[in-house]
Amino acid sequence: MTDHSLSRAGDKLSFWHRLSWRWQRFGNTSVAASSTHCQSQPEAVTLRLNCTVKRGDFCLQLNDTLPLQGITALFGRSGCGKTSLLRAIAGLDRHANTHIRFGSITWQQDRDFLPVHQRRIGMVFQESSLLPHLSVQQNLLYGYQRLHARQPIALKPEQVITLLELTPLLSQRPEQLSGGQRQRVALGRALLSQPQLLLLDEPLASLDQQSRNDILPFLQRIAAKTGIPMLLVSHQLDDVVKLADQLVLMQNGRIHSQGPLPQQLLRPELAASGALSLLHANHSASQAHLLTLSIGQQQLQLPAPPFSQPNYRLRIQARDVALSTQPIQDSSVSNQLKVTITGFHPAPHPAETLVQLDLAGQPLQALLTQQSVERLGLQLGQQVYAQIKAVALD
Ligand SMILES: Nc1ncnc2c1ncn2[C@@H]1O[C@H](COP(=O)(O)OP(=O)(O)OP(=O)(O)O)[C@@H](O)[C@H]1O
Repeated sequence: MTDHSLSRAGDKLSFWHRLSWRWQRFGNTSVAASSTHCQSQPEAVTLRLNCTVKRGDFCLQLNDTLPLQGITALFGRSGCGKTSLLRAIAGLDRHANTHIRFGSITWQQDRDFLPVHQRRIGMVFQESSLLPHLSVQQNLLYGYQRLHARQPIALKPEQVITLLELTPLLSQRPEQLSGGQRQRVALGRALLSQPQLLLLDEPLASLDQQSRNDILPFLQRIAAKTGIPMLLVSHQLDDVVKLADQLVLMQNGRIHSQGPLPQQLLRPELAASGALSLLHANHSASQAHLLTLSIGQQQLQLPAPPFSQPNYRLRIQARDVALSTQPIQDSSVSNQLKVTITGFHPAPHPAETLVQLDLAGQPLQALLTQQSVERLGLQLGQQVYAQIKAVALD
């Protein structure tokens, strides 16, 4: 065995060791509510991309390193190159001048090209490509039974079927399933290929809102229970905010910026999609149908959801945040938190301003009219009170 193949083998073994450990730790039971953050995320796997890909007038030009951990959303305008990037990563298209490395494994170095079936990638696309003449069970097992005998198996069929709640569907054929059910089976089939990376190209795009909402928790479960990093292309900022840990923003064939989702949401380029913030809060108490959450030393109260969980993601539209220089006593808005102004940015409408705030180390933004900013005399570094009118809980 060469040094190179030894390092590949070592890399694979450590990956599967981590994955098996997660299964032992979480057990084989179904997760009821989505506690959206893993208590202990495995280390990020580094995806190194260096390529120049021309497609007609379009050019995908990358010289970037993506640390993949949990769910990484790839977001950008139509035609900016998201699918081209996923195809290059997967090895579906073969281009010269391309260098792609996943962890310590080189997938492509110019002409040295590891084909798609050897990259240990699971893929799910907008339209599930289930085999129509096979049952759900046969579809799930199709690739699994063809796995190489020496390939380590971390995800067994019964675990995947439990995780994705596929038992009632096993004997059905794809045409008997709803769009959301088909995508769940496609996810199951992708997981059973024992991937080290999941590439999801708009897997929710063909679904209606209800089906989208039904499938989101399954994506969260996959991230929480398997630890397999996911690269998810989505057009819907709302879906991204519900799911992702990291956000990669693409523009004109390049990676414009990347980083943790809460910080990326402050990017002015995203304001046109509806400025919003993501806060992480911990469960503090539940009483009289009210849930009390803590963010740092401060608390906020919300109508209690059916299931409580240790931590929550809160989605807050910037236009649902008002600011005052003094605490307001007589108001129906009960959630009033002390924040510090960290920035002012132009909003899509010229009469409005996005005010960026720090709330116990987490970013929050408020959309105010420029007139209100001037009337209140708001300044950088000033401590003010944020009245939060509406919160969506995940
Ligand atoms: N086979 C092809 N031949 C020539 N040009 C192509 C080909 N495929 C894609 N393109 C062009 O490459 C550019 C990027 O396409 P790509 O599908 O990667 O973008 P995208 O960001 O995924 O778009 P969308 O969000 O609409 O799916 C587009 O301008 C597209 O017209």
